[in-house]
Amino acid sequence: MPVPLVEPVPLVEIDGLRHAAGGRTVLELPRWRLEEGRHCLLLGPSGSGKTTLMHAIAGLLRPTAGRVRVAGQDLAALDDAARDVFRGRTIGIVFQTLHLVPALDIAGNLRLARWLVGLDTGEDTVRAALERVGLGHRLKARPHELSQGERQRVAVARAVVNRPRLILADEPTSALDDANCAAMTELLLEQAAACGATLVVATHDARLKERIAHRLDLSAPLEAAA
Ligand SMILES: Nc1ncnc2c1ncn2[C@@H]1O[C@H](COP(=O)(O)OP(=O)(O)OP(=O)(O)O)[C@@H](O)[C@H]1O
Repeated sequence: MPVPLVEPVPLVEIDGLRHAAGGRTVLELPRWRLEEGRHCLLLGPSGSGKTTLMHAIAGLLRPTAGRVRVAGQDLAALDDAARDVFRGRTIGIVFQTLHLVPALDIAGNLRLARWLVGLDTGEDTVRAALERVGLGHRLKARPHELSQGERQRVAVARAVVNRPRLILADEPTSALDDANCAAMTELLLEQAAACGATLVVATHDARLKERIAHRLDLSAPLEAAA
């Protein structure tokens, strides 16, 4: 008997997305699908809506219209608390401004990310995540005691410590020189591979195009979404 072909559910599904702010439309994306495992660059000039789209995918922003589904879950169907837990378990975020908690050491920053969504906060998981980004020897350091590059690595470790299916990184390399840009890109790809996550990187940094081929260009959303 033939086995029925079941289409896998895309990791991200967007339909009829529109967001207005300050009295005008700042993002419009009629349809977009991202398959699991297909790392993607989110391209477009400054102000084209990359951060807005990342926030909509993360459920940090409720779009004016349209539907966003991540791993089959319609984000609008969740209340705020459930959406926070869903995000914390499914999506790892590396923000443009890293948002590390200054009062906590870096191990504490990672433990907090796990505690917030009810995962165990044992030393082993946190230590392993920091070891994978080369910071296993700095567990007790506070963010301000680290270099900017080290803080970025902590932010990447925190984004993956809950083993998300999706990693969103907002302009992770734009302030970096070529060597550090290459190192950061490799780190994101390595960490995504280590937890089996799909990576979406918002950037106008052309250097990333060498490493991540698939792209959504918000300066031409209709073509990209076709
Ligand atoms: N709360 C808001 N009120 C008014 N306008 C907003 C608001 N949030 C975003 N915008 C506008 O929406 C547009 C898209 O912003 P967004 O930050 O998503 O762009 P971006 O592509 O990420 O830009 P950049 O590459 O400079 O970070 C911009 O023109 C911005 O000014």
